[in-house]
Amino acid sequence: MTPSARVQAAIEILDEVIASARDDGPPADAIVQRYFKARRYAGSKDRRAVRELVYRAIRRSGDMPETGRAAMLGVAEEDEEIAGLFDGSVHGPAALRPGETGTPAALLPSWIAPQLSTLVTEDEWPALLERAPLDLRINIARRSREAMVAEFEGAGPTWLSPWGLRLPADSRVDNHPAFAQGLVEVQDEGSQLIALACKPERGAQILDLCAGAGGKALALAAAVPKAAIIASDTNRARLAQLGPRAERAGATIAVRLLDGGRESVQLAELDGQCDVVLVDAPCSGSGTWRRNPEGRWRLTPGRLDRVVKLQARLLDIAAPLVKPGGALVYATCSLIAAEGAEQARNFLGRHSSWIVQDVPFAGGRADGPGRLLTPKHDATDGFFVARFVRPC
Ligand SMILES: C[S@@+](CC[C@H](N)C(=O)[O-])C[C@H]1O[C@@H](n2cnc3c(N)ncnc32)[C@H](O)[C@@H]1O
Repeated sequence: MTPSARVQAAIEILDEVIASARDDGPPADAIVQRYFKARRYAGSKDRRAVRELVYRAIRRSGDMPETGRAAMLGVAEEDEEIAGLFDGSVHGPAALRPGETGTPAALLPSWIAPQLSTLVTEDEWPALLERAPLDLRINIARRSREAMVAEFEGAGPTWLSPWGLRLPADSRVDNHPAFAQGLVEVQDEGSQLIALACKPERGAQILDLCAGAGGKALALAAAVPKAAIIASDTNRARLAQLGPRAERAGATIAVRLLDGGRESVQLAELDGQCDVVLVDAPCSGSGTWRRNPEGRWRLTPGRLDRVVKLQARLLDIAAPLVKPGGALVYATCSLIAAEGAEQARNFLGRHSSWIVQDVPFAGGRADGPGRLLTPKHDATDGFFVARFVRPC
């Protein structure tokens, strides 16, 4: 591909990414892959260069661009070399029209800044979009971290999680045999810390209410193989991924598919029975924008409002399931106050006898009744986590 053709390819992909963000379609990564699957003539250098252009344009556009061309023109306004590639050549983008301008540069959507936790000051914003490292969680039920570190080139232990290894961004490890053998999982260090916040103990009854594909349930099972872990979710497809993952890891996890609206009825036999209930709630995902920066374009005030209400409902579903003296752990991969400290304060307003307990790991900063991890301060994805203990 010529350099101009690469720019045109990036524009076409960006158009699809924008449409997908509007229609709640697949993520940018999947769109890039699909694009090249249909264009086998593009070599690996072309793919890498186009992908680079696409993500550069996404990262610098806080608000959703009108078109892929406007997004790329924004890049061109900052880079003369790219500007020169808008040359009207056969496979390249049309030449710049008089008065045509690109999407303005911004780190965050304009309406988001006032919504963030006060800890996420402006000097923290660039880190929200910087390339993330690749973190692995070792299945410590089977191997020690020390034994696994030599298996991955460039790996070092994570600082805060005792189960993690950190590799440089863009490391390719998917074909490593340790995955098929269930010895490691890809999991951000922040996510590992949420499992740690559950303080899993031998013999405990643990419910992971919003288990998804089971990332945290698997971390809990690896930490305490003798715990009785139940993973529930309303999403059949996500929950279906847990079975094979658990089998690979040699973990025993019971799975419960829930109907939205009937969760309390379906979980009634767990009333007052759980040592720990983890509510890893659906959220804006604002703490993970460094991994999927186009997530900024998917979030709207209406969507945020809906998810905040769902979080409150899930907390109220979870509370009666906790046994006296047991704990409810609430987590979101979000940096937005309404999904973090405010949500936690509102929970305490409705359940005033519950006691706040600090989470058992270093790192993060106190944020209302919980702790906030941020990419700049902790070098993890952004997470809010709070631990509430039910009075005896
Ligand atoms: C942040 S994700 C969970 C990620 C997962 N814990 C992990 O570590 O991979 C939130 C999950 O909540 C689920 N969810 C949404 N509404 C729910 C409900 N009413 N009851 C239970 N789970 C729900 C979503 O399907 C989604 O999988």
